[in-house]
Amino acid sequence: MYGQEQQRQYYTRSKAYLAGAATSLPPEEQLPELRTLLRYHEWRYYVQNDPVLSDYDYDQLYKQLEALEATHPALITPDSPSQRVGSDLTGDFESVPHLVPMLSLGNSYNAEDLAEFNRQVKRMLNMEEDAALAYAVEPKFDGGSIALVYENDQLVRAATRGNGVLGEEITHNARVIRSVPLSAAFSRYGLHRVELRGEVIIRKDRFEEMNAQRAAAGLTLYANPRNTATGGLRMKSPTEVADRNLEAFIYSFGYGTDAEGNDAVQALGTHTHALDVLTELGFKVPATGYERTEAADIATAAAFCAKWETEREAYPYEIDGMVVKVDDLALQERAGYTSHHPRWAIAFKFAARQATTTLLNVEYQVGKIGTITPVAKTEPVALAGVMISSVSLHNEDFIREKDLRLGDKVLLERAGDVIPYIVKPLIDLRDGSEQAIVWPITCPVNQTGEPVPLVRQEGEAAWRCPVCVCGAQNLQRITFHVSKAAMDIDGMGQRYVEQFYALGWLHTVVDVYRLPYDKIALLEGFGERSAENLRRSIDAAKQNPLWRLLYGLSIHHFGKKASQLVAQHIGHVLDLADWTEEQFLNIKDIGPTVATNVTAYFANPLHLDQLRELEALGVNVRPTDEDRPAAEVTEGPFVGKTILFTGSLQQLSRKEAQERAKAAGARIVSAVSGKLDILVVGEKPGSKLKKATALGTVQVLTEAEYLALV
Ligand SMILES: NC(=O)c1ccc[n+]([C@@H]2O[C@H](COP(=O)([O-])OP(=O)(O)OC[C@H]3O[C@@H](n4cnc5c(N)ncnc54)[C@H](O)[C@@H]3O)[C@@H](O)[C@H]2O)c1
Ligand SMILES: [Zn+2]
Repeated sequence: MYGQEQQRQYYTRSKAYLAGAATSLPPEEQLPELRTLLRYHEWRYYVQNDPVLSDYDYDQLYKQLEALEATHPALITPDSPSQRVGSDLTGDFESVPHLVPMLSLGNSYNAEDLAEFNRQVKRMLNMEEDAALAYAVEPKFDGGSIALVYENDQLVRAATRGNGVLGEEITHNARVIRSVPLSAAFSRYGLHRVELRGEVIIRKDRFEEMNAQRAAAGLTLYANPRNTATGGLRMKSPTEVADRNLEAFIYSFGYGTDAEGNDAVQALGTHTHALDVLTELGFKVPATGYERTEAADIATAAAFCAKWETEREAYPYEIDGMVVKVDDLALQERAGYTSHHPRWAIAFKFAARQATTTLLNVEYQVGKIGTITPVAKTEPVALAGVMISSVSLHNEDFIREKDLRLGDKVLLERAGDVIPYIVKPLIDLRDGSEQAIVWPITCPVNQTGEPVPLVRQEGEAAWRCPVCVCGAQNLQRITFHVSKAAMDIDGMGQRYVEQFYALGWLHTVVDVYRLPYDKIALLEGFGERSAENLRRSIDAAKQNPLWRLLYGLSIHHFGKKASQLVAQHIGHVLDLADWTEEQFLNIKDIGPTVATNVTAYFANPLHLDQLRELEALGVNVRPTDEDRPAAEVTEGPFVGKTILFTGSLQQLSRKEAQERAKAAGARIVSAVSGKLDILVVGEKPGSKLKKATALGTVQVLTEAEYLALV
């Protein structure tokens, strides 16, 4: 019905009107355009069930039309959206005339709007401004409207709202909705023929269950409860309708006559009483004292609306507002109707939870542990009471699954306390100028030094920057600092670091050495014993060789090898504060990147303070024996020989054995090859022994023979 280019144009023009950018046009031009736009949005909403504007935006556009028509009544046309209700006729069902037209509702958004409505109603009824006027207030159910006709106590017909005058006949489908009684004792109240108005909806939890089942069965998911209900009413077969667990809330009589054809509804007195009667007759009606109330005045009605706005999320059904109705049926009749809505009722709309806007750009943030989070920058838009221009996109998969592109028109949602998120791109509004979002392969934040490739662990959704030196990287740094590779603090893994960090005990690496062990002992899963063990591990780490501390500072590109080399050349870690890049470069195997990064690190007074604190806490800041290069051994049994250990040694640890071999002049190698001179074999030697024997050039020693030699 509408082409893609046209849809995009209508969307753009609608946003222009909403931004007030079209008001300079003469009314003769604005009016037809506004009508065209509103009709397009009604089609998206009622027929496609996939609106491209939020309800709030649609209502604002509608109000512009109304206001313009009010000042230029001569320009009103009978087919204007202000003169009739939006049509959801699809042509799939036979259409039938309603006994009384089914209309829309006027809108209000706050107590002030309601007060204005109250004044208007009283003016219309020729009442004093301070005269008493009671209202009935009930939820505005967000589903599909239905009209049920009963004759002689039997359900004879059900229809959708259609275009308000004609509805679609869906009796078979309505009959399988359990809360629609097939018969009801209207005759007890002198009612011979009635038309009831209601809303067909689906419980939110049932909706979630159905979608969970569909997901498990590999079926496409239903978009939302409203569409599931309206679509459910229009199924071809009643058994499919039954599967959807639909319910019908009845909210009023539309019509009711006695056997002679005289009105028999007015006699019920008030709307409240009419609903009590319907409850009595077995209909599902908003419960008095819970979902509905009688309000003595408009302020009380407004307070009830406000209360429900805060309780909306917890309510089992989707409601998009409340409806405030003059309670007295005779006064309703006197107030009457426009061609679009009753004058005696108004919808109090809750803040819209959805909005549409344009996705302009994607920026990337680095989180606490180096996690890269893509953030959509959008054209600013009001959503649930706040202006939104940034929306988290969570991770790469989210972008891929939704097929989001730069320049897309997107649907945003913000429900309850949930942070705003992008529901989907509006694909029908694309014009081909949209650009793919290119996921970064290197750290997008850290722009100093060489690009850092991002990493993604198996089973994880997030990409991380492993060595990011920018932003809030402390947690990631601390984790690395305590890791086996750096300070090697036994028993203190990432989990504890994250836990202590969350508790506020860790801010920088310095805090690792002043943890509150008394409090740790009280943590769940700890106890005195493990707290004490942790303290011991940390105390032991204080004696580490200097290279581990240097490496544990997470200086970009300053790796293990370079840390070891630098540690050999200083007497105290703070000596480096005076080092020039040139001095670093004088060390063989240290390159310019490391020279630049380490100099920059030590030029930062904050870092120097941290190192002083570490020293004060007892962390070793001077080179140890392990840091010093082993003086070249020129004497000993193994001078000039290479050696390798295999199997488990009984008398010595592997490390000790290696130390002794070095002291005896040997060089340790890691594999059996033609270059290997000696293989020392412990218990259960594996393939290395076989390989060495096969080579025939390797001298094989038992542990005892080896010990005898050294
Ligand atoms: N987003 C869009 O592009 C777009 C387009 C068209 C319409 N809309 C939305 O639809 C509204 C107009 O639709 P509408 O004509 O259906 O009007 P409406 O939804 O504002 O109000 C009328 C309807 O409310 C329902 N309702 C639920 N509970 C009720 C109760 N307790 N008492 C009385 N009625 C109750 C009835 O089905 C009735 O038909 C707009 O204000 C807008 O929110 C949005
Ligand atoms: Zn980075």
